[in-house]
Amino acid sequence: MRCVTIRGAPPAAAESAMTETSTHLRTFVIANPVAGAGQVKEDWPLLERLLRANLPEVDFAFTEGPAHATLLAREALRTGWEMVVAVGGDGTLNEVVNGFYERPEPTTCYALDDEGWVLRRDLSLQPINPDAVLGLVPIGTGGDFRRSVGLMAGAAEAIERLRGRETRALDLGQVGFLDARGNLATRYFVNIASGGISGVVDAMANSTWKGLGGRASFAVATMRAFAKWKNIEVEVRLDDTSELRDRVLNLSVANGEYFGGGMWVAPGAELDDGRLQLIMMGDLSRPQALRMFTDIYKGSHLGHRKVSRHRARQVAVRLVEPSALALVDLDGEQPGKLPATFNVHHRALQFKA
Ligand SMILES: Nc1ncnc2c1ncn2[C@@H]1O[C@H](COP(=O)(O)OP(=O)(O)OP(=O)(O)O)[C@@H](O)[C@H]1O
Repeated sequence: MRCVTIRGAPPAAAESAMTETSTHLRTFVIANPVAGAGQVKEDWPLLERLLRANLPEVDFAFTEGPAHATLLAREALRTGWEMVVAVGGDGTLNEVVNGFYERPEPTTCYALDDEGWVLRRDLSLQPINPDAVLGLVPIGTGGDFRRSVGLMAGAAEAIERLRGRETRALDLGQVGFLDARGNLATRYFVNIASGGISGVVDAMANSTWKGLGGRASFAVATMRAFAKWKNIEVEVRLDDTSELRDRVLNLSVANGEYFGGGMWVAPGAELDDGRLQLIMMGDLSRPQALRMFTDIYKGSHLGHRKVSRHRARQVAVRLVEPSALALVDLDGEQPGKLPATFNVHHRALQFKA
């Protein structure tokens, strides 16, 4: 497998070969060979055949490591490709989505104040091509985003959908947070961002072999994370209008409904309502948290008195003890830590549904 140098998209005149009713978009596919514990690489000959059969103007590149998909997506859109398709899991999708925009400057978007709040400044989006369309062929271990968009039937069906007419406008999340060195950072997300034990779970799941499959890999990682986790005290501001203070196991800021390999953490979260759902899992003891672990798969954790749900366009989270460490998790990746502020760009992303 090799990385393809991105050539510009074929000129639009090439479309004259197609029927007038065709909605075909010139498509660039970015595949992560290691996603799904190597399944993308294994299945590539079949995937390539299906992609070529369904998409007359298509080219490919394989990622060579973390963050490469973002660079590939940016380059593809700059050179005229109209649709960019991620082949992989939620991490690959997140990286591709980040490549739909010019790299945001963290200190233009957010500022950190003396009390440890990340304040919103200028969040104007700079899309590389405002008409560009995002596609997904979900082959990941966890594969949580595909559950929210109903792409459960497998790669062949997902590829067929790429040639359809329908696109769906999805909300895009953005978060300002601190990177590992304590500097302000910002990144976009499409599914779920969270802070607390989930960051530890993901760090553990990603650092070990995922060949057990999504649910089992995340379950094992969750058990390991519990062994070293201590709940953190946080203050939360919702839309700058209400403030909450609690000791928490985890906070999830959800655009989609699922995370952690099928946990239904945010039932009813909508991908296009312009709001984020905040699920606060309060000061649960370890036995309570372990019992709740099975409830989350059914969505019944919301009935627990220490779990609360809120909706807002902006969710700001500050650590009461600044020395506490709570990793931030974005679409299954851990780019940094709390404090953080989460925002939503209403229907900013065109997704081939
Ligand atoms: N060529 C590569 N070699 C190693 N890692 C890569 C490569 N390309 C991308 N990555 C990294 O692989 C990681 C996992 O990708 P992804 O999340 O898509 O798959 P997954 O973990 O199997 O699925 P899911 O997130 O749905 O559980 C990402 O963090 C990405 O940065």
